[in-house]
Amino acid sequence: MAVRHCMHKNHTHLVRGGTTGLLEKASIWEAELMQQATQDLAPLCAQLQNDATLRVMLNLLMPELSLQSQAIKLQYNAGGGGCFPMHFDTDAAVDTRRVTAIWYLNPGWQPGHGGELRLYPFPQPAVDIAPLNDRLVLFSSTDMLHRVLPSSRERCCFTIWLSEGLRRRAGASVAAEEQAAARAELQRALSRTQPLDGEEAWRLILHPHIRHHAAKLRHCAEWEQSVRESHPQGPQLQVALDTFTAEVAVVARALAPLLPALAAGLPPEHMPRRSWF
Ligand SMILES: O=C(O)CCC(=O)C(=O)O
Ligand SMILES: [Fe+2]
Repeated sequence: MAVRHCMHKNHTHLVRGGTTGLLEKASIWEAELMQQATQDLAPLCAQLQNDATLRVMLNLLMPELSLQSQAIKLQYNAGGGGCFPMHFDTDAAVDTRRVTAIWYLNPGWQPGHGGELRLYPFPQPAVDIAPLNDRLVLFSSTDMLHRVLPSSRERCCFTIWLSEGLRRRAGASVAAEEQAAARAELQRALSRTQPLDGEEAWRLILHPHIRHHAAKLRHCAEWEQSVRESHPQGPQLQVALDTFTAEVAVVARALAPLLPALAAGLPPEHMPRRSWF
C-alpha cells in the first residue's frame, strides 16, 4: 500500500498544567487525506476527501448540525494489541467537529481478532461494535465516549470528522448567557454538603456540563486500564496515569453531592433513550 510511506505515528494529547504533551500510541499509524502527499500517492484518497455524499446526507437527515466540511484520516493498526484509550474526540469549545464517522476496511475480520469499537452512551451500558469490512459507524464527536479494544490483527479504517460551519455560532451570545445561568445553578447544587437525592442528582449528572465528567468517574477503572493498554511502558505513560488519577480526584471532589446517586446507578425506569448525537 503506497500510502504507507506518508503515515506517521498517532499520539494521545496530554493536557497538563496548561501545556499539551504528546504520548505515542503503540502500533497505530495514520495518514491525513487532506495532505497533498497522501493524495498524490493514493488518488482514491483524494476522491474520498472531496466527496460530499456523507455530509449532504447528514445535513438532510439532521439539518440542525449544519455540517460544512470534513477532515479524514486513514488509520492503520499494526495489530499485536494496538488500541485507543477512552476519549471524546473533541469538546464543543475546542473545535467545530460534530460528527465522527468510522468506515472499516477489514475483510476477514473474525470474533476473537479484537479491535472492536466500544461506545459508552452514558448512562446506558457500553456497546461493542465489530470493525467489519465496509461498516460505517456514526456518533457525536463531542458527546460520545469511546475506545478501541486491543486488536490482535492488522486493522484499518477511515476516520471522517464532519464539522459545523460558522452559521450556528451566530447565537453564541444568547447561548453564553444561558450557559452562565446554568453554571450558577450547578455551582449552587454542587456546593451543598449533603448528598442530593436520586432524581435531583441524576438531573444534574445528565446536565451537558456534567455528563462527561460523570462518565469519566463512572468508568474510571476501565479508563485507566485503557490508557495503560494503548501506550508503551515508560516515564511518559506514568505521567499520563498520574495526570489521570489527579483529574479523577478533582472531579470526585467537585461532584461529591452526586457520588451516592452515581454509584447506585440510574433506575431503569428513568433511563433516557440511547443517544448517539
Ligand atoms: O479506530 C476506531 O474504530 C476509532 C478511532 C478513534 O476513536 C479516533 O481516531 O479518534
Ligand atoms: Fe475517537
